[in-house]
Amino acid sequence: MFTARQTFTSFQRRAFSASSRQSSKVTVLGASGGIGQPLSLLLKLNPRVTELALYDIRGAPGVAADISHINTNSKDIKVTGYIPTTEGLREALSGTEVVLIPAGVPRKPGMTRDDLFNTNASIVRDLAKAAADSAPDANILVISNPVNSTVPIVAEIFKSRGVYNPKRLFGVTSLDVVRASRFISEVKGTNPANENVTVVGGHSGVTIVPLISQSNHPNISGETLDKLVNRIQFGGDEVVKAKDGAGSATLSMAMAGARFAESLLKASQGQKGVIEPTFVESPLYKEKGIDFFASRVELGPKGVEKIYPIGKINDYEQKLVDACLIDLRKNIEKGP
Ligand SMILES: NC(=O)C1=CN([C@@H]2O[C@H](COP(=O)(O)OP(=O)(O)OC[C@H]3O[C@@H](n4cnc5c(N)ncnc54)[C@H](O)[C@@H]3O)[C@@H](O)[C@H]2O)C=CC1
Ligand SMILES: O=C([O-])CC(=O)C(=O)O
Repeated sequence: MFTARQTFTSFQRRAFSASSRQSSKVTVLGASGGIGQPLSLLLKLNPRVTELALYDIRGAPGVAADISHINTNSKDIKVTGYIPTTEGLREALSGTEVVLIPAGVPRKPGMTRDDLFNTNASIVRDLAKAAADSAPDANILVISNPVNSTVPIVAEIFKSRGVYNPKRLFGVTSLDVVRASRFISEVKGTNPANENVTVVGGHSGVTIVPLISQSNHPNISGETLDKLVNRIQFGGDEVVKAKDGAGSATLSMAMAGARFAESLLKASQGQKGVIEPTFVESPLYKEKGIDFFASRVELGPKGVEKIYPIGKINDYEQKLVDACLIDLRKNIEKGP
């Protein structure tokens, strides 16, 4: 058993060796928010991150000052909070490898993610313009909802500026995968660390399609299956209801976002076989006019390396996919 001190020391050793290998600037847009703060904290703990640029319309320098006192990777890492000016945003983005965007308003009880469109679409659009100008080659990770629409918005902005690279644009759907593994482990009484459930489609309600037949427990059926699938699809609502007007998932989302960023950095630093489900421009349902779809994606130094097909699914899951595609098409078309 490690003591806290021993664990920390080995963590710092890893930090040093990772940072001596590669320098990776990561930028968080919306860094002072419910997701932004814990996400920035987790990124500061990540030895692969050697520069952390925090931007928000309020409070980013304070968050940066606070986080910068954490003595991880302290030899090399720079943490900077930028004030909300054009110049501040440009500097936050300049030379960055990964841009995480959790800027925008969260849901309140009774709202759908789509109800956030009017406010968040313009926030994401403006930030995407800045990213296209100052970080055209970065990996862009969109967290702001509705993800099914905000990702196509970013794509259009990058296209309009002639810098769109579909391999570098990701809607972050990792929280659905995190929830699926947690919820299935609760049903089966297992360790969630050993449960890996593929979730495909999009990121809202019925567009979230967990493929339980491909999990360790393909025989879950009947009411147990219905309840499990429903809980994964509407896990976000569970948190919105419990927070009772104070927002939506922030801490679990920070963990899921940090995990995705870590996967991208691992892949960009040469690790092979890094696979994450994520919402990307995808060939899987293009013939049905659906340009973006989440499925398992292998990541590499150039971003998307390989998009896996959804694989063998049963009739129950085919019905879920059919329902998903109807809503997903509308969400994507609404975007740009
Ligand atoms: N993809 C996913 O799985 C999830 C997505 N979300 C979404 O993430 C978004 C953020 O959620 P929270 O952090 O809880 O909200 P929050 O309100 O706590 O934080 C949002 C932050 O964005 C900042 N902001 C607003 N406009 C900005 C701009 N133009 N530039 C830079 N920063 C700006 C705000 O000042 C605030 O600090 C919401 O849209 C929410 O629905 C939430 C959970 C999961
Ligand atoms: O439910 C929400 O509005 C936030 C979100 O996307 C999630 O928790 O999955």
